[in-house]
Amino acid sequence: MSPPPVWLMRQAGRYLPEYRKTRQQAGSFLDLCYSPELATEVTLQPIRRYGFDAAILFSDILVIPDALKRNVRFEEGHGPRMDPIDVGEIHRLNPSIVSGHLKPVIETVTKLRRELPGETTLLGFCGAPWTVATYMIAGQGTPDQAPARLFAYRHPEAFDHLLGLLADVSADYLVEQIDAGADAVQIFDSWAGVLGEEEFERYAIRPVRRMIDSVRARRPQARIIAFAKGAGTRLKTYRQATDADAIGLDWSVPLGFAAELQKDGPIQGNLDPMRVVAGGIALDEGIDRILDILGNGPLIFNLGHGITPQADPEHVTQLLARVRRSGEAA
Ligand SMILES: Cc1c2[nH]c(c1CCC(=O)O)Cc1[nH]c(c(CCC(=O)O)c1C)Cc1[nH]c(c(CCC(=O)O)c1C)Cc1[nH]c(c(C)c1CCC(=O)O)C2
Repeated sequence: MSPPPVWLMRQAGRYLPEYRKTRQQAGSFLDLCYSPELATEVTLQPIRRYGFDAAILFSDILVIPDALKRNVRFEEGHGPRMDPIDVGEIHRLNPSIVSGHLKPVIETVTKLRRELPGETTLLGFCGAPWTVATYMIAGQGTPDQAPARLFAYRHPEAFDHLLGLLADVSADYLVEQIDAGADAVQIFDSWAGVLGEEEFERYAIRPVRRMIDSVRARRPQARIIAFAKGAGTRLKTYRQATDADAIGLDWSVPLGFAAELQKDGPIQGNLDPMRVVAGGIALDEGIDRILDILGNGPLIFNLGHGITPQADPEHVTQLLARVRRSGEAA
């Protein structure tokens, strides 16, 4: 058995001293996202340090609302902020300006493909319409996305219009990333788990399916990972309903159930990021359980969500050594 490919969500980020240094040079977080030189540099940092099997484009899911002129900013200690959108503004959004605004990000993808080792997979990404919309409605992160859930009940037509528009501009954006050299793309639906049964179908599945159909119609070779955080048992139908090639699993997904999902195709995940903060036995045991139960099927080893700023970079070294040793042990 050879070890599974491994990368970590948010592998370029504040837990790395070299990231913090570049981040300081950049000015604002969005300046970093829109600087092809610096965004390439921070994407490469974890590849140089650890030799992950995949590099993920350094950017953010909120560059789409930024391109739609929602005045996105990242305030120190507060997370993202933008102007909360209302019904009238939703109908006045202009999707035709998005692609031009995101040219620097596409340039980063082009640079990365040139600079990365040939054997390193380059991943592009974007947010899923539902997750991006939750920030656009609330104007900030919230614990359970109540503002967007409420808005969707009060203004279902405007909300469908918003999700459809986001699906279309995001699909175009993924096609551009693929054309610039991304080998695969991931769609992040970090807030899928807060949706009720009907809403999951309407707001998580339907727009992502629309995106995937649109990408595949133009780029049939596209490989697409869909990560619906918190979707739980609904992941069983999610892969089929969205037509994603691989599905990402958060750390709450039981491994027995993950093994079931793996019978239908590749899965990605799902170590609790807090095990990386803890290190030691907690880290080793978490890795071993995943590899024992899922290591013989199609698996992309990853965390169940992004690595956090308090993780010790040495613990990531430990993680990689352990995952890669799994090939020798069996
Ligand atoms: C919801 C979401 C966002 N961004 C993203 C999501 C979906 C995945 C998830 O749920 O984590 C996705 C994202 N954000 C970032 C990446 C880069 C690629 C990677 O390494 O995975 C990716 C794939 C960089 C980032 N995006 C952000 C940072 C930290 C900002 C900084 O360096 O100052 C990084 C490295 C900022 C960001 N961006 C966002 C939030 C809520 C925050 C603030 C929280 C935080 O500070 O961690 C929105």
